[in-house]
Amino acid sequence: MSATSPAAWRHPEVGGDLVRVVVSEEEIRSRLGELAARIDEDYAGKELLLVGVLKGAAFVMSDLMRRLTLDVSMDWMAVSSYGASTQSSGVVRILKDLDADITDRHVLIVEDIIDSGLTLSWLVDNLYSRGPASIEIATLLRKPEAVKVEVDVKYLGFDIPNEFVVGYGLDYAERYRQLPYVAVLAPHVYGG
Ligand SMILES: O=P(O)(O)OC[C@H]1O[C@H](OP(=O)(O)OP(=O)(O)O)[C@H](O)[C@@H]1O
Ligand code: HPA
Ligand SMILES: [Mg+2]
Repeated sequence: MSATSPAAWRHPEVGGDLVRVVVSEEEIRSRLGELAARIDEDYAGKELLLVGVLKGAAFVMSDLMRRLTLDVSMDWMAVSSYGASTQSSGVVRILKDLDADITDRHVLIVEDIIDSGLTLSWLVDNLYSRGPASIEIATLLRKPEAVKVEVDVKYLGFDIPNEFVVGYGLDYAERYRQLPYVAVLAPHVYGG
């Protein structure tokens, strides 16, 4: 159950805490560029508010937003349903609410991953009740085999297998977020 140091995380092909890379740094960069071009086109002439879901979406938000040429601003919500576990508790808690009033605004939720879908289905309902002009979802990753609640995703990066992954914002017990790619975490790290 002991974890290795960050230096070892960077060599998944030689083991350590990681099994294999699922999405490389270059694949992320290229796909976010494509999604940004679509978002630019779809929201042309409109003001867009990106709502990031802390903490996992910090990297997607930062890299996606810099690719947009729109009139765009950002806000953040912090919700948590995983804690130090690889399974969603199913109970979503608001740890930080939006600063902005989203009434009549075009909102694009920015996420790192849809796993069970519980976080986003809850969040969409919650934000919808505040009367936005529109609400859509952009997520870097989705695990189709794990989805318990369907959520309508307009901007999707990659569908990935149903394995616990870390990196590019995704954590296990707050570690590994800094990896520039997404990799499968070795089950021995979480006792799986
Ligand atoms: O589709 P779901 O099964 O609900 O899982 C997805 C959510 O879980 C993770 O967040 P987490 O609650 O771990 O908080 P974090 O972003 O701070 O890591 C992830 O960043 C998503 O927000
Ligand atoms: O596979 C995952 N990894 C890290 N955090 C997560 N939150 C939901 N699914 C995951
Ligand atoms: Mg997490």
